[in-house]
Amino acid sequence: MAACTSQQALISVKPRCASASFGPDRRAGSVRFVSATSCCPGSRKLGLVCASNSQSSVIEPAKLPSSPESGSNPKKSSEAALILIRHGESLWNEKNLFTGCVDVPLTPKGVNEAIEAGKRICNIPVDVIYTSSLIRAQMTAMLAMMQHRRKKVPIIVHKESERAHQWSQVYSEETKKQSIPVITAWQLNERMYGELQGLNKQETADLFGKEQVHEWRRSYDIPPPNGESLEMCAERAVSYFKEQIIPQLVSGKHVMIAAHGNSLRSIIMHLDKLTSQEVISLELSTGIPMLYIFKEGKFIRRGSPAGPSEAGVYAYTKSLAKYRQKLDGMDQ
Ligand SMILES: O=C(O)[C@@H](CO)OP(=O)(O)O
Repeated sequence: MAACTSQQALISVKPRCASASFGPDRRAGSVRFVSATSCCPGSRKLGLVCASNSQSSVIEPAKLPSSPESGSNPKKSSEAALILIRHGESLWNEKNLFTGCVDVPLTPKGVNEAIEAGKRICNIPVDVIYTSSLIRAQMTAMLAMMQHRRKKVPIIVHKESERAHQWSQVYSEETKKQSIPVITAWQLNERMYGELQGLNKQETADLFGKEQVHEWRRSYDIPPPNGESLEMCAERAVSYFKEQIIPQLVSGKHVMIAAHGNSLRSIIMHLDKLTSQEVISLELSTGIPMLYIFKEGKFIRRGSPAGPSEAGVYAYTKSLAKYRQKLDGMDQ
C-alpha cells in the first residue's frame, strides 16, 4: 500500500516533525495541512507519539442545529468520525481547465487516488456518505468505499422524484444494515466558475494577467465573471453542513464527505475557524482524506490518516480502536 508521501500530503508541506502537530500551519501567514506520515515519515511508533502529542485544536462548536434524534441537546457522550475527501484527479484537472460545476469524470490517476484514499480510511467507521451531485466526487466516494474492510455497500439515495424514491426502495432490513446511504447534494458542488468554466488556466492567465486570475481563483469575496466567490460557495456548503450533516454527527453517526477543492475549503474554514485571509492560502490535494473527531459538540482535527497499518490513527479515540478490533475479529 502506498504510504502518504510529502507529495501526496495536502499541499506544499514543510517538514514539521519537531513541532509534531497536525492540521493547518498558520505560520508565515499561510495555511498548510500536515498529515500524519509527512509529520513522522515511515514510523508507526512516532505516528502514535504524533497523534497523542498533536496540538490538534479543539474547535469551538459551530452553533449546533437541533437534531431530530437528539432534540436540541447534543448527546454528551456521542463521538463520531468525520472524513473529508477531495475527489481524485479529474480529466479537466489533468488538462488544467477551470471545471467548477461541469460534470467531468476521474482520470485513471484519479481512480487510483480514490482507491488509495480508501485504503487509508479502511478501518474508520462510516455510517453515511455525503457527496456533491458531480460524478468525480461520487466516483471517489464509491471507489474509496470499495476498499473498506467492513464491506458494506454504498447505495445512492434517490429523492429527485417520487418515482425515483419509490423505485429504489430496499425491502430487507438485513440488506439495509449492510448498506451505507450515499446522499448527494448540489450544495457540496464545486464553486461555480462562471465564464471561466472550460477555459485553460494558463491561457486565461496569459490573457488576463496572472494577478487577475489569481484574484478570481483565490480571493475570498471576488467572484469570477458570472460565477461564485469562495464566500458565496461557503454560504451554501456550510449551511448544508450545519443543517444536514452536523445533526448526523450529533446523533453519533460516522460521516464521510466526498466533495471538491472549494466546497471543502469552505467547510474546513468553518471547522477550523480560519479567517478569510487564511483560507485563501489553503490548498487541498486530490484524493487525500482528512479526519476530524466530533466529540461533545466539538470538532477535533486529526489530520490525514496515513494508512491501515498506521497505529496512530487507532489511538485517536477509544471507539476507533474498538471498531478496528471488531474488524480484526470479523476477519478471523
Ligand atoms: O477548476 C476548478 O473547478 C477548481 C478546482 O480544480 O480550480 P481552482 O484550483 O481554481 O479552485
